Amino acid sequence: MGKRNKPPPIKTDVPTAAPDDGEVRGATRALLWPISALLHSIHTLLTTLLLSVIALGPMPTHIGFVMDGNRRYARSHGQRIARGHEKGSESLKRTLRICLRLNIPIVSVYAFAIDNFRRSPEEVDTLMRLATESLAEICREGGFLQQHSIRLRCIGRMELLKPDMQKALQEMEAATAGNKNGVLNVCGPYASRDEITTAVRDTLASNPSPKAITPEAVFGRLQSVSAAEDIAAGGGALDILIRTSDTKRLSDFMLWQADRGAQVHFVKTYWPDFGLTDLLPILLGWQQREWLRGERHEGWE
Ligand SMILES: CC(C)=CCC/C(C)=C/CC/C(C)=C/COP(=O)(O)OP(=O)(O)O
Repeated sequence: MGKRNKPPPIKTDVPTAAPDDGEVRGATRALLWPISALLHSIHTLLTTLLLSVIALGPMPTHIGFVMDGNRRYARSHGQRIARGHEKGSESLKRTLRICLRLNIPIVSVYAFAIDNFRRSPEEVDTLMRLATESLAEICREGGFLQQHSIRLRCIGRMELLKPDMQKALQEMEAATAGNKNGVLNVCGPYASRDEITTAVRDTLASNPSPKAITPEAVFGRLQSVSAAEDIAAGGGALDILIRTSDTKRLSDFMLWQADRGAQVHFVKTYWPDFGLTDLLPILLGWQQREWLRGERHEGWE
């Protein structure tokens, strides 16, 4: 029997070794990165366009936020409670930027209820620290309240805060006192019934006759209403009140201000996740109502 020749090796283009995970990841990234960057730019462009178009229509003068759900957000992500509040303060800055972009002149936020003093001392300290740090960041020279000429006002029982925090907040209020384009009311330690009771006392103190106690006189003395900016910009009543985290209560926040025609919205999103996607449909709905109102008025004239 003759010797069998070995078959020649088959030539193929298939690489002999499979690419490792790193190479696959690198190739995927090289392919997806430009697409992702393009989508990001398109998203930014569309958002800017959308905000500019919306800003052409009627805008609310005063929006209030009950920022609820920080702790549930933290629990649902397996994070510490403090992290939920940190994300909450980031969400506040994001939301304020949107309101500024839309030229909404007065924004009021429920930062700390008087009742919140019942929480653990550690949580109260975290909330106070975060509020002071976040507000200091936006009130400093070059911070966005200064850039956009927005005044900070602290509403509530300041005397219940630690002296160093009272001092820091007073300094921030003073630093922004000359700002004319709008107001950020940070409510805390706050309760609406407390604000109303104080306003009744102040009205009586200025005129002890029971006849002096009229709804107009007392409303005008509410701490969040009494500044000239509020009166010039619509009397301090809320146009829109938003509470996050699907809790359907007002929890003693601006009860009287909300009872003068405000649209009240309870949204499912936890406050740390709140953003444009939640705010836009609310603003568009408000604009629709304003357009309809305008039409009705035109019809009557
Ligand atoms: C002014 C400022 C910069 C504040 C920064 C921090 C911040 C957003 C405070 C809001 C405080 C608060 C009591 C939120 C409600 O969530 P929750 O703690 O009641 O959570 P839960 O509803 O899930 O229990």
